[in-house]
Amino acid sequence: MSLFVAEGLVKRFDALLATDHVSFSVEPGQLHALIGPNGAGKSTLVNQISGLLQPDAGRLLLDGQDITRLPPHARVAAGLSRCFQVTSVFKGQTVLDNLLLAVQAHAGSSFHFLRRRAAEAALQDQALALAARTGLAEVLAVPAGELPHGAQRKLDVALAIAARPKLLLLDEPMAGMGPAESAEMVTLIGALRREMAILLIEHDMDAVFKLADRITVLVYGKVLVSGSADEIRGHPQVQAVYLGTETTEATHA
Ligand SMILES: Nc1ncnc2c1ncn2[C@@H]1O[C@H](COP(=O)(O)OP(=O)(O)OP(=O)(O)O)[C@@H](O)[C@H]1O
Repeated sequence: MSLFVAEGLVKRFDALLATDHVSFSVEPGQLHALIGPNGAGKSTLVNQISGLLQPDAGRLLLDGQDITRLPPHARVAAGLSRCFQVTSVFKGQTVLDNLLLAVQAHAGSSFHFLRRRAAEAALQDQALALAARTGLAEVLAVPAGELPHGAQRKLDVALAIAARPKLLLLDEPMAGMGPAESAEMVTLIGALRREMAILLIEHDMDAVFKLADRITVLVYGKVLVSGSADEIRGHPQVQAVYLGTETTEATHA
C-alpha cells in the first residue's frame, strides 16, 4: 500500500485551474520529488497537502486514512509534518529551547508515568538527539535568530521531524543557500530518508537528482510525467519544458 496518495486533486482560482486533476503517490521509504517551472502549481499543491488550502475535488490518503478534510494540526498528528519555505522557529529562543518546545509539543502522554525530573531529563535527551541528527549540536546556546541561514533551515527540519512524521514535506529546503549549505542539507535529507518517506519540492535540480527515488513533474497545474530519476532525466518532454536551456524558468531552476 502506498504511504501517501493524492487522487484527482482539483483547485481553481476563479478561471485559473491551478491544480488540474493531480494524482501521484509516495511509497514507504521513498523520497519523491515534485518539480516544475515557476507557476506550475507546486505551492498550491503543497498547501492542499498540508491543509492550508482545501481542494475543490479529489482526496488525500495518508497510510490509508483520508486526511482531505483534516485541519493542518490534525494532519501533523496523523503523521504528516511540513517544513516551510518561511522559517517557523522562535527567533529569540535558543536552539535548545526551540528543540525542547518541539519535543514537548509532540511528547503527548508518553512521559506521564515519569516523575517531573525524569520527564525533563527524557525531553532533554530527545532534544539533544535531534540536535545531533540535524547537525546543530555545536550551536545549542545560540538564539535561533542569530544562526546563519543554513543552520536556521536545519532547525526547521529538526522541528518538523520532532513530530516523528511518517511523511516529511520539505518545501524548497535549499532556497537561498550557497553551495556549501546546500551540500550539507543534501547530506541531512539523505540521512533522514532512511527513516521516513519524504516529499521534496525543490528548484535545485542537482539536489533533486541526487536524492529522489521518484520525480513528478508539474506543468500548468497538471502532472506531465511521474517516473524514476533516470526516466525523468531522459524524458524528451521534460527536457523541452523544464530542463531545456531555452526558457527563463530553466535558468532559474
Ligand atoms: N491565492 C491565489 N489566488 C489566485 N491565483 C493564485 C493563488 N495562488 C496561486 N495562484 C496562481 O496559481 C498558479 C500556480 O501558482 P503556484 O504558486 O502554486 O505555482 P508554483 O509552481 O509554486 O510557482 P513557484 O515555483 O514560482 O513558487 C499561478 O498562476 C498563480 O498565479
